[in-house]
Amino acid sequence: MSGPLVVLVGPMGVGKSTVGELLAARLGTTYRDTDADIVAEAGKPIAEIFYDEGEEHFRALERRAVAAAVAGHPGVLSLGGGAVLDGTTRELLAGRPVVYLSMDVDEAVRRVGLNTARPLLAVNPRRQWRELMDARRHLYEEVARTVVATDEHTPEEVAQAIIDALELPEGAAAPGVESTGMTQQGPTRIQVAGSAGSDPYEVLVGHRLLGELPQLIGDRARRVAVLHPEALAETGEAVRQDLADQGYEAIAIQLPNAEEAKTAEVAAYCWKALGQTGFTRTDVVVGIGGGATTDIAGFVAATWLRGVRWIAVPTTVLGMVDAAIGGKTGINTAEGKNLVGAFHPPAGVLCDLAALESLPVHDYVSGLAEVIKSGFIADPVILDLIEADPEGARTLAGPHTAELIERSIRVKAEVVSSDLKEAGLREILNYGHTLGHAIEKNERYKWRHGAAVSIGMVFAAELGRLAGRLDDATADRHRTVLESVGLPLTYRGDQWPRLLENMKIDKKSRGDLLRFIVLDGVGKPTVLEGPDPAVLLAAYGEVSA
Ligand SMILES: NC(=O)c1ccc[n+]([C@@H]2O[C@H](COP(=O)([O-])OP(=O)(O)OC[C@H]3O[C@@H](n4cnc5c(N)ncnc54)[C@H](O)[C@@H]3O)[C@@H](O)[C@H]2O)c1
Ligand SMILES: O=C(O)C(=O)C[C@@H](O)[C@H](O)[C@H](O)COP(=O)(O)O
Repeated sequence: MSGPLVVLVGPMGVGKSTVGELLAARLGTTYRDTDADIVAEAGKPIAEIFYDEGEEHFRALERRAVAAAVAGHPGVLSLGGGAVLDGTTRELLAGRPVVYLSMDVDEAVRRVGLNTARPLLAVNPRRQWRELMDARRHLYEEVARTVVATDEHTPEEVAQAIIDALELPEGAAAPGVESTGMTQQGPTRIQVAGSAGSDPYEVLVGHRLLGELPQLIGDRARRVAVLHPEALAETGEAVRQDLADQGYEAIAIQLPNAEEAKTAEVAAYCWKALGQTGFTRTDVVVGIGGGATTDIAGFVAATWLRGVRWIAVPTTVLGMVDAAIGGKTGINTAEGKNLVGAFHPPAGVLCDLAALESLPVHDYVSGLAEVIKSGFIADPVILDLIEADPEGARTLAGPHTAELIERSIRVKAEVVSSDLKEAGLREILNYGHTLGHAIEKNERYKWRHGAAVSIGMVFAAELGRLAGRLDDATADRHRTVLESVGLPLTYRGDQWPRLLENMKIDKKSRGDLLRFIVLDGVGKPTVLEGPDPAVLLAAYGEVSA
């Protein structure tokens, strides 16, 4: 029977995609996820399909996606957590090499918790997990050829257990596919669903991805503007030349490094360059650089002719895991950070890991603040991986680098897929940013964003603790994990009045009400509104030097 080499089933959060991608790489084949197929077809995230059309409709879409994938996909396939509930779907799996990835309830609560981006676990996660597993365990076992427990095992160990259990030959081409004599390991593709009227797009993570640019730019564009910072002058020019060789009228616009690029003056300079090049609505902006560059590049694209397409090519850790995704574009003003901007998602994001080779360690580590943020708000495995090897986390050569970056991207992609315009859920991405942005303004935007956010997260943890929401161990864990990678934990004690003033203009504020993202536990972000000034001061006391 031709079809997938392996089909992974199991509950949400068990690690099907991480293990599936690893396994595909080990077997020299490709990975596919039916949830991603459904999101691509429906043009919206699964949570929205559940909400808008109900579970029955979702299961029908899922049946179709599973039928297509088991017939046509020769590599590693993973199915959504509830796929086995459907009798027809179970029949489609008969005789297939199905592996049930299991985990116990405590592990499930630890890994997934109260993640609001998951549609089925909105309240009382422990009880819901137990009920969910009681209803599904026998169905997973019914379809599975083998069960592999994931508790306390790394994704590498789980992948090895599957290879052993199914006696899979490593590097083998999948059955039913003609071997080309080459194994191809393509980039990881993470989908961001269209929301609030925007188009869906993909975040690609891998190597040598610049070759994807012309396809993303498309043939309707005649002109392309490549915006890059001074530090990447050579790269910017090389990309411009490459696009010119492909027939585009390509210009490079060099921007100042870092926050100096995020000003109205630099935006005006870019608008002038676009105007002088005759840039029309079908033309495309490419932003190559860190978060500061992609923020201004996206903003220029959002504002030129009221919006042209743009592509983000992030070259810093922070840009890859956060800034380039989700369409928040903007500039700073003297009054505050990112106060002028627009929601304008890119047409695609290319995260070429090789770009990180030239990134100074200081900037690399700054990006880890947003990685750690993703760990605290949604994916505790990120924290586990960093704690297991903090030195490794600080370098591109670290054993978990790609996984840390991909996991963080998935957190961001999942959140912005359901709430592009920050109507609610997206606010969780602002964890640590209320004080962080106030510090950046206080430092006249000379500090790296990640350093300020690091202190902001320690402050938010203290606020959570003092408000009686966060347990001591999790609050303390902020300090240990941030410090272990070299991020700062304290700021000048005498600056509180100025910081408090700066925080009032934060975008989460409503009227005179200050609002903060705090945690009820790892993976359980929530909003704290109008905390008592004495509590704020006391929390600041815990981070002041
Ligand atoms: N839009 C969003 O959703 C979002 C999310 C998070 C952060 N941000 C913004 O991102 C910015 C911070 O981004 P950042 O940390 O990437 O900093 P950055 O863009 O300022 O880059 C840091 C420095 O590294 C240089 N650089 C970039 N790539 C390089 C490379 N590969 N090799 C050598 N040097 C390189 C830059 O020129 C700059 O000097 C802030 O302005 C922050 O507000 C935006
Ligand atoms: O994408 C989001 O939403 C975020 O809040 C991500 C933050 O990490 C990022 O720094 C963002 O630029 C902050 O947005 P702002 O609306 O507070 O300016």
